[in-house]
Amino acid sequence: MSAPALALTDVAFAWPGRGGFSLSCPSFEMAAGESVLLLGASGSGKSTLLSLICGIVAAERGRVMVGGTDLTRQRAGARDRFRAENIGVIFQQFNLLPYASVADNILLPLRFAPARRARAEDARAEAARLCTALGLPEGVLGARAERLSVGQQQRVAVARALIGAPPLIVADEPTSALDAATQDSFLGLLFEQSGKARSSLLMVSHDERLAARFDRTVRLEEIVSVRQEAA
Ligand SMILES: Nc1ncnc2c1ncn2[C@@H]1O[C@H](COP(=O)(O)OP(=O)(O)OP(=O)(O)O)[C@@H](O)[C@H]1O
Repeated sequence: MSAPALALTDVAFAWPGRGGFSLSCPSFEMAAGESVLLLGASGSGKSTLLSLICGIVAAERGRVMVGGTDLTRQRAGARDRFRAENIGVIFQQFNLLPYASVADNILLPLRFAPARRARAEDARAEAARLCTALGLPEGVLGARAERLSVGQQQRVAVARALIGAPPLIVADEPTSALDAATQDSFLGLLFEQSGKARSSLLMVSHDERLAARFDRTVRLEEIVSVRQEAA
């Protein structure tokens, strides 16, 4: 049996500073290949939890296992390398490099991830395949990211997350700026491509209407307790 895609046990984290927000998560698990929608209101701690899962911040206690690896035992540099190899991240604001080409943006994670790069084989051809599959226009690879529409930039962010088939895709509200019809086609493409890569998919959102597409829906308050100190 393969290791769970993700397993959190007794995790605790607090943002530093007065008026800090803290969060604890006794247990949360995702099976390999599973798709999970994590629902929570604005400010409830969804992005904080994703930052812990991606190793962008470190838990103060507990275990964050991604595949068979415990991120809490690693220093920041090792967590960054692990993320580049194993997790495709779609950020709320896409985080594309505006002056870089679409190709450079998509290929960026492979620079720090030799195993993922090897999986992508001919990386530029794979980037082109993903762009076509995600409905981006021909020739888009050479365009500067800042020249694209918001919807196109979002698709580039998805291609960057999917390239080299990382075992886990994590998406932070990627559909919040889209109308219902565009949301639906975007999600269809994301599921099709992450399914092809056999990646597990964890998406956070405040939008319950997305639930039907996922294997499972979890409400943040079912798995996490939060505390916001008075400022
Ligand atoms: N870098 C940071 N430093 C200090 N506090 C932070 C930081 N990022 C988030 N927080 C605090 O953590 C709390 C939860 O924020 P978080 O972004 O995790 O919620 P969210 O559910 O993702 O919200 P949204 O849906 O609006 O993006 C907030 O009180 C926020 O101020």
